[in-house]
Amino acid sequence: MSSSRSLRSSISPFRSRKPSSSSSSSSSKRPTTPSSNISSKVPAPPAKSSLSPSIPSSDCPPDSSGKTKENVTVTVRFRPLNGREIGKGDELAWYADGDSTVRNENNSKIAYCFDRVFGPATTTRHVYDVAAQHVVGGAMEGINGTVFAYGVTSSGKTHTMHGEQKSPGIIPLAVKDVFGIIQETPGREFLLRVSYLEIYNEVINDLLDPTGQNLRVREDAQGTYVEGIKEEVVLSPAHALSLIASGEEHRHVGSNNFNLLSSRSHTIFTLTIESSSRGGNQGEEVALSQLHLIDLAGSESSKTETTGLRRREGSFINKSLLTLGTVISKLTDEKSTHIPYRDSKLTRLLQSSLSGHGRVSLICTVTPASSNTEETHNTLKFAYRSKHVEIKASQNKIIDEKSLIKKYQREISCLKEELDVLKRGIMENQKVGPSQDDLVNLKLQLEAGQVKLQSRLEEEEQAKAALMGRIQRLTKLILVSTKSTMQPNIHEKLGHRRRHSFGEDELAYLPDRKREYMIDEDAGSIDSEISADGREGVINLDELVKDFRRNRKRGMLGWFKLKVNF
Ligand SMILES: Nc1ncnc2c1ncn2[C@@H]1O[C@H](COP(=O)(O)OP(=O)(O)OP(=O)(O)O)[C@@H](O)[C@H]1O
Repeated sequence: MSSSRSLRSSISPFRSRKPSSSSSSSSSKRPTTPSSNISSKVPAPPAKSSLSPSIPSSDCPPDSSGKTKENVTVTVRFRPLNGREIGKGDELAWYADGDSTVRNENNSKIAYCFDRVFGPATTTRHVYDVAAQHVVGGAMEGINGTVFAYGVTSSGKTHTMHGEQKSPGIIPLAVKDVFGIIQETPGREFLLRVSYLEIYNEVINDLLDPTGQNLRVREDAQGTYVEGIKEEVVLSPAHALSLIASGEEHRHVGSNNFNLLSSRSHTIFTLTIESSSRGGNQGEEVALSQLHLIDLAGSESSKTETTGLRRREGSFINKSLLTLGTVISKLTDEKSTHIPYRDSKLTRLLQSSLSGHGRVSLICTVTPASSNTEETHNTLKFAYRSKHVEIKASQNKIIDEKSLIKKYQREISCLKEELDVLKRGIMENQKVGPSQDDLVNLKLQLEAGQVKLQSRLEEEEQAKAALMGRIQRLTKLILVSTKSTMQPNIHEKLGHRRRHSFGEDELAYLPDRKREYMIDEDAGSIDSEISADGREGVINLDELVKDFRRNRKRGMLGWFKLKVNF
């Protein structure tokens, strides 16, 4: 298929740094804000984020706000000029000036500083390491995390979040990393489940369950959630990626004037992670977090529209992105009293993340093309405002007496009692030695066909076996490292974690199939390492989580652990 996706990778006429002449000529001057034409449109940044149009970006002033609070991590990723842009004579309008500055080619005073700026030759793996790994690592420790890609249509959001087979995106890399962290954390056990949804024309659809259309957003003490969304327990990276692959088949995609495979909906892939210390007690704390990986649809101008349908989609996309921009602006304005989260499904679902609960990383994708100067400038302004949203990354723990785990503990202890009664019954039936009278009676009863002792024993043994089988199946859902538990904890290991390659079919759903490709030199797959013993039996996850779902959507690990602790 010929599409803009296949044109782009070989074309990269981009330079990552402006010639030294212009740089040195202005290095003595150091404006404190973007140039006047910008500062009139966007709030002037605080001095700590002042722009330095003429100095190397490594000199971007460090954040001096002290480390009591964090800010949203904001990065900008340039894509190369594509064939269409080159064909129509587009020039470079913006460029990465070093590691942290984006500068305008025609007016060097227009420049913005970010946590990091990635030039067009940067690999997605590198983007992941800088912009997403700390969010994923945090989520594995119980800190909620959100990574999202923002930018105009065809700027590279899907390329960044999903990627291609030869260059997997943030989502597959995060999924891989999560299983890598489990393997490197022998002292804990994990339970992972995923959901995948899209917001299309302001309607929420379940991408894992095509019957789940027009779902409603609800709110509870822990934040907003989507009622009735399907959640699947995942056992391996391949399993998680296969779910994404099937979800992608239901996502709304269409062509516009800029992108043959343009995303017409926002998608949110959520990984819910529960963990507790290995072999821990029933009353013990469970860490619970959600990692949201979001591929937004691109904002569109009238240049983009092709048909009435696309126009309608485009107006929903623009409206929700506008609301996102308004929410971000209000969050950074101390005088704001009302934040309009409810004005769009997107901001409603992101409410908890945007209001500062957990780590947030925003990756803004841009094209350097001169024909998109204004769009890129708008993205940069959005990115710049977002940088000032403050967040507080704290660990979630379920410790409350009223927590779901406690509730499940009570339920399970009832079940345990039932099993004890069953076991005692079996033992008594086996133990009781019949007396002479009993034997006579028994014989009579047997002859009369009234006593079915043997068959009762058999039934009880079967019931016990069924319970034990269920326990075994539940055990397999809990992921543990195959390593010895006498290992450093998660905090110590994250820095030097071994990386894993993707297996043969894992990335088959992504464009440009190249099955021989490995994301790095380490060719080992971790699938077989993670508690895969006896996985050959088919596990009916739906059935297993049914009674859990009947009660609540969180706290599943505690529930499973209790179930298997008979
Ligand atoms: N950093 C990059 N390096 C190489 N190619 C890229 C890069 N970013 C994007 N591309 C290519 O540009 C094209 C458009 O990218 P992509 O579909 O990711 O855009 P998008 O922002 O998701 O667009 P839309 O909002 O319309 O869905 C694709 O062919 C993609 O492969």
